Amino acid sequence: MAESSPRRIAFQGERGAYGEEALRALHGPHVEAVPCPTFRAVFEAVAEGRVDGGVVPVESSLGGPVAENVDLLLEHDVPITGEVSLRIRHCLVAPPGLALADVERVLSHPQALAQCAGYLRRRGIQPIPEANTAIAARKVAEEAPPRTGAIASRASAELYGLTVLEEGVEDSPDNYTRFIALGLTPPHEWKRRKTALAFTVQNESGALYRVLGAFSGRGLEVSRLESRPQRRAWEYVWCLDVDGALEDPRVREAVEAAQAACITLRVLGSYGVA
Ligand SMILES: O=C(O)C(=O)C[C@]1(C(=O)O)C=C[C@@H](O)C=C1
Repeated sequence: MAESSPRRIAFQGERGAYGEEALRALHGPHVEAVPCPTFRAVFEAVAEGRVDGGVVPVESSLGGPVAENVDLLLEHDVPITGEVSLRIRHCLVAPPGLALADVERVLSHPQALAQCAGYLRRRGIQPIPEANTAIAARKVAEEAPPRTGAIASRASAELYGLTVLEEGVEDSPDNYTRFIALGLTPPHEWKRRKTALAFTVQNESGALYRVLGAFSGRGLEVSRLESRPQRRAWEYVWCLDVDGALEDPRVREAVEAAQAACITLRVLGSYGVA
């Protein structure tokens, strides 16, 4: 029997990016990882069916929400189908020959720079934003700008022939990033399930309270509540994660009760957490 071609899963950046590691953690080794230049390109590739699925970061335990991806989720009609939390261990990397004491600036993704902000301040190293950690590593390797390193993964350093000057340069060992799967459901053994919602409420006293009450009144745990600006001033879209699958009657009833207290409510996904 002819072998079918592997499923194609998009991630932002280049080989060695944390997004690629998350993609492997969710989908395993037998899918084709498709690099995209931007997070928007990942969403568009999934929405237009050019790939089977995608993987993007949505929140860092140190740096906070990856707001761009929360907004892209609201903009596109692509379901969340899984989640994994990755321990992010950053390295200060540089072309061979550049000593740690001589590094004056580093390129990296803004989230990675935020996660290492204290370390960079202490060393007096200037952070320079780049589209992705792996792109930063490749640039430093190919262009060797003077006295410049990158904050990236050990995998990126190995791929692009860079020296790891210091490992574990994030400001806390409790540095995790939550990645979500879009489109194709990863074949994973899930630890638990959760449901992600986006909703809007009237600007009036008690509106948000009534939505939250639909969950707390049924003993359900809301693990995240975040607001994103709408295009009109001081009006928000609320993003809420609740523990439990939508097939669970308690969750379904809570979502229906919440809906009655909302102007709009959309289920972004009901999925497994690895
Ligand atoms: O730059 C990368 O390698 C990414 O995968 C992006 C990203 C992010 O956007 O949060 C992923 C994990 C880390 O938190 C740092 C950067």
